[in-house]
Amino acid sequence: SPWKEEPVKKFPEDFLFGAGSAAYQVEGAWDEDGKGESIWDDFMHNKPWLMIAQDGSSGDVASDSYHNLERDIQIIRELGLDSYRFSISWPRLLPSGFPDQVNEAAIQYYNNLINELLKHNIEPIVTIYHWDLPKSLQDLGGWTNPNIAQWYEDYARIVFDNFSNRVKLWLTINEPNEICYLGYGHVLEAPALNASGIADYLCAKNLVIAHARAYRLYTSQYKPLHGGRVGIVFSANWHVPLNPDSEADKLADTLHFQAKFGIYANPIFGYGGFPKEYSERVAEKSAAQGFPRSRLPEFSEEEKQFVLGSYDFMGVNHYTGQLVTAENVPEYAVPSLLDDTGADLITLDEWKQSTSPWIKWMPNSLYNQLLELGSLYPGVDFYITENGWSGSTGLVDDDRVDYLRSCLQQCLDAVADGVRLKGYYTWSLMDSFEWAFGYGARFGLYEIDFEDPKRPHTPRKSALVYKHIIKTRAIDYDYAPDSLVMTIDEGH
Ligand SMILES: CCCCCCCCCCCCC/C=C/[C@@H](O)[C@H](CO[C@@H]1O[C@H](CO)[C@@H](O)[C@H](O)[C@H]1O)NC(=O)CCCCCCCCCCCCCCCCC
Repeated sequence: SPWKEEPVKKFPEDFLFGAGSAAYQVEGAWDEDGKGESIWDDFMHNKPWLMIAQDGSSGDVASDSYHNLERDIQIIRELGLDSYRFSISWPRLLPSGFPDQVNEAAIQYYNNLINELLKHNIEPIVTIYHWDLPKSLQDLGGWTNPNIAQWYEDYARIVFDNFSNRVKLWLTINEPNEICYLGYGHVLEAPALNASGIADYLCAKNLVIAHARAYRLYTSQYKPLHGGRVGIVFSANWHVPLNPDSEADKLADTLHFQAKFGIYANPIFGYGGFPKEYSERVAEKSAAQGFPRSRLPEFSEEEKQFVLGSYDFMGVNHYTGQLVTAENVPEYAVPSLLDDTGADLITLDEWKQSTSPWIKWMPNSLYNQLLELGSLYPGVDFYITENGWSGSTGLVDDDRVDYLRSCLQQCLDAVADGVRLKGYYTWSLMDSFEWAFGYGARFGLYEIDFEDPKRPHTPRKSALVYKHIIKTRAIDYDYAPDSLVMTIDEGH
C-alpha cells in the first residue's frame, strides 16, 4: 500500500479533504423567499427556555449563508478544499413539507451553490436531511409516524430530480441517534418530545426505512444515469468498558453501543433488524414494566430485507469518547433508553475539555473507532463526515490545531491498518448556530462576527494549518503560518 511505503505517511491524491455545514446552522433567511417553518424554527421561537444557552438566540440569521454564497465559495477556495459538505433545507425546498409546491427560489440557491463549487473543481457532498424537519410534518407525528418514510422519499425524489445530474455524493440523514434520542427521547433537540424508551424507538425504525427508500429510489432511477453514491451519517464516539475485566461493564458497553449506534447501523450494515441483545433487553424490560409488547418495534422480514444493504458507504461523525460502566448507575427515568442500557458514561479529568460540555479529548478515540468499524463492517467504505473541536472567539486556536493534526494522524494510522477511509470533513467551515448552545460554542475554521449584520468572516490559525495539510497531503507538525492572511491559490 502507498500508505506504508512513504517515509512520512501521506494522504493519497484521491482522498477527499473537506469541511462541513448544515442548512439551519448557517443559512439564516428563516422565513424568506417562501421557506416553510422547520421544527428548529419552532423550537427556538416557541420553546426558548429549553435552550442550554438561554440567550434567546436562534438560527434566524445564523451565518447568513443564504445571502453570502460568494463569500462561502471564496473561503472554500482559499482553503483549497477538495469537497464541501452542506445540507438542503427540506422546508426551504418544500414549504408545506410535501411536493405539492416546490420552491423555485430554493432550487435557484442550491443550483448556484452546486454550480459554483463545480466551477472550481470542488466536489459537493450533500446531506438531504440535517435535522430541520418541516413543522407541518412534525404536527403529524414527524419521525414517529410510519408515513414519514414515504414523505421523505417524496422529498428525496425532488432533490434527486433537481440536483443529481451534478451531485455525486449523497448523505441521506445526519445522525439518526441525535434525531431520535436527543430530539424525541429528550428535550436537547427539536422537537423536544421527551419520550425516551418509546418515541426514540419508533423514530429509529421509521428513519432507517426512510433512508432505505431514498437509497433504493436513487439506485433504481438515478444511479444508472449519473453513477453517484449514497450513504448515511452516524455519530460514532468511542466507548470502552471502564473496567475491561468486568462482565457487567462489558455488557453495559455492548448495550450502550447498540442503543446509540447499533439500532441504526445494524438494520442497514449488519445482519438486519435491531441488534439481538438489545432487542432482548428491551423486550424483557417492557414485559416487566407491564407493556403488552416490546417498546422496541419489530421489522417484518420484508422490511428487514428492504433495509439491509441499502448503502454505498458509511459517513461517520466523531468527536470524543467515554468509558462505560454498570456500577453506580443513576436512577434513570422508566421507561427510557438509558434505563434499558443499564449503563453510565464516565470521562476522565485529565482529558482536555472543549467549550462543548460533551466533547473532551479522549486520546486515540478516532483511531480506535475507525478500527472497530472497519472490523465490524469489512469491505465498507468510510468517510469522516464530521470531526472538530469547539472553542470560543479568537483567531489563534491552538487547541483546534492540535486536535485537527492528531485526528488526521489517527486517520492515516487507521488507513495504514487497512480501514477503507476515503475522506475527511472537518466540522466546520465557519462558526455557525450550534443548536441548543446558540453561538456559544465555536467550531469554525473561519470566525464569524455574529454582532455585525454583515457577518464578516476571518480565518483562524487552524484554517491555515488545514490548508497546508491539504496542499501537501501530509501533516507537518513544525508548520506555523507566518500570518493569518488567506488568499486563493493558483488553480483553485
Ligand atoms: C440522570 C440522567 C439524565 C440523562 C440525561 C441524558 C442526557 C444525554 C446527554 C447526551 C449528551 C451528548 C450530546 C452529544 C451530541 C452530539 O453527538 C451531537 C453531534 O452533532 C453534530 O455535531 C456538531 C457539533 O455539535 C453539530 O454542529 C452538527 O450539526 C451535528 O451533526 N451534537 C449535538 O447534538 C449538539 C447539541 C448537543 C446538546 C447536548 C447537551 C449536553 C448537555 C450536557 C452533557 C454533559 C456531558 C456529559 C458527557 C458524557 C455524556 C455522553
